[in-house]
Amino acid sequence: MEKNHNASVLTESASLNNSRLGLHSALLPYSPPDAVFSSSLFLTIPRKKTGLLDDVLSTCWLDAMKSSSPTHKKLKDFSTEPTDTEIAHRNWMLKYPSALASFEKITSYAKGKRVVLFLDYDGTLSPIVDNPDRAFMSNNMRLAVKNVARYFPTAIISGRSRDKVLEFVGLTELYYAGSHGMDIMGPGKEVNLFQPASEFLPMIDEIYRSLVDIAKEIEGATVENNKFCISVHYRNVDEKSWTTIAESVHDIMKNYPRLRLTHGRKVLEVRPVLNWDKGKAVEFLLESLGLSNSDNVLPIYVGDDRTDEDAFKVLREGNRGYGILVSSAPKESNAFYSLRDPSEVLEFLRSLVIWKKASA
Ligand SMILES: O=P(O)(O)OC[C@H]1O[C@H](O[C@H]2O[C@H](CO)[C@@H](O)[C@H](O)[C@H]2O)[C@H](O)[C@@H](O)[C@@H]1O
Repeated sequence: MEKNHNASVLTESASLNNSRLGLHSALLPYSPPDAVFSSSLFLTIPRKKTGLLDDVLSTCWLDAMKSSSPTHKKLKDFSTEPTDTEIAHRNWMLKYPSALASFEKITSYAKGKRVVLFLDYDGTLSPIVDNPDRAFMSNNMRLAVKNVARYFPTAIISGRSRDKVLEFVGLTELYYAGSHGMDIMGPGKEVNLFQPASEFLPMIDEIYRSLVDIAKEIEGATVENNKFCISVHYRNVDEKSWTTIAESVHDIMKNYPRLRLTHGRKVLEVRPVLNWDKGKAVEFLLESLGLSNSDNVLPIYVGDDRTDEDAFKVLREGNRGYGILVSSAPKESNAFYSLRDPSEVLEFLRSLVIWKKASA
């Protein structure tokens, strides 16, 4: 891996924007080229791909597409003997206990601490639906998020574009980190707080057009422009055509060694090769809020997707807070707790508010 020292990758107006948001520059961990604070943890661009592994990669992609889109079989309820699936699920729940069942444990640890909430959007605040443009959150969920934000600093961290997720959530009092954390904005201000991938915009726009062209040829495939990353959706594509999608995307990606692919829920996500992800966004926001390196802070991150694992990992490895995985199916995670679905997320958020009011 080579370090990229090309400072133009940094947003040109980061320090101006930060000061507009009322954040003292000393609180910011990442710097524009002429700033005084360290940029050593910043961007890393790996060596150009050689192409030798391309065939292997293409097959791996298809495997990853299948494994990231499991079919969830219903549990049998007519047998007294637990099935293997049921046993596996119980064992999984022992490893990742319900955050609702463990609520007292969580809040007794949170007592006297400043809780900071990080919430993923799709699959966490809104249910997964076939049409990404219709992934609305319920009014009850919006109210719950509004209420938690009255008591705890709250950020939405999404793979969506920041504008899109703000449009869905509609609450200006939150922090928003769109494009998997590559587009961060503070509450109530129409300025960008931080955009570490701004130099990639022309490249992203270019590949977006190519991906739209290939999607036209595959029934059900759609492409979503998330500003600093692109989503290629295959939820509505016949499984027989998944190979075609994987190969076509792979062929295009060969021309863009500075872009990489990650896998979400029936979606391929094209993004810059940057050492930046949802975990880095969490660290950045905590630092910006002046809430880093304090024993009196308890960050809680709730998310359902592979990309949320980067944030779970940051919290687990730093022994800093709790990741809560939203899933009803067993899967390995860096989270500490689990919630089955957005309806349990709603209950958890409401419980936090009740607890906070009662302990005030
Ligand atoms: O980080 P997130 O907020 O979870 O965003 C990840 C992706 O979410 C969206 O796609 C997912 O939800 C869609 C609506 O329910 C669903 O149709 C799709 O299959 C899921 O992958 C969003 O559309 C993507 O752009 C995000 O990357």
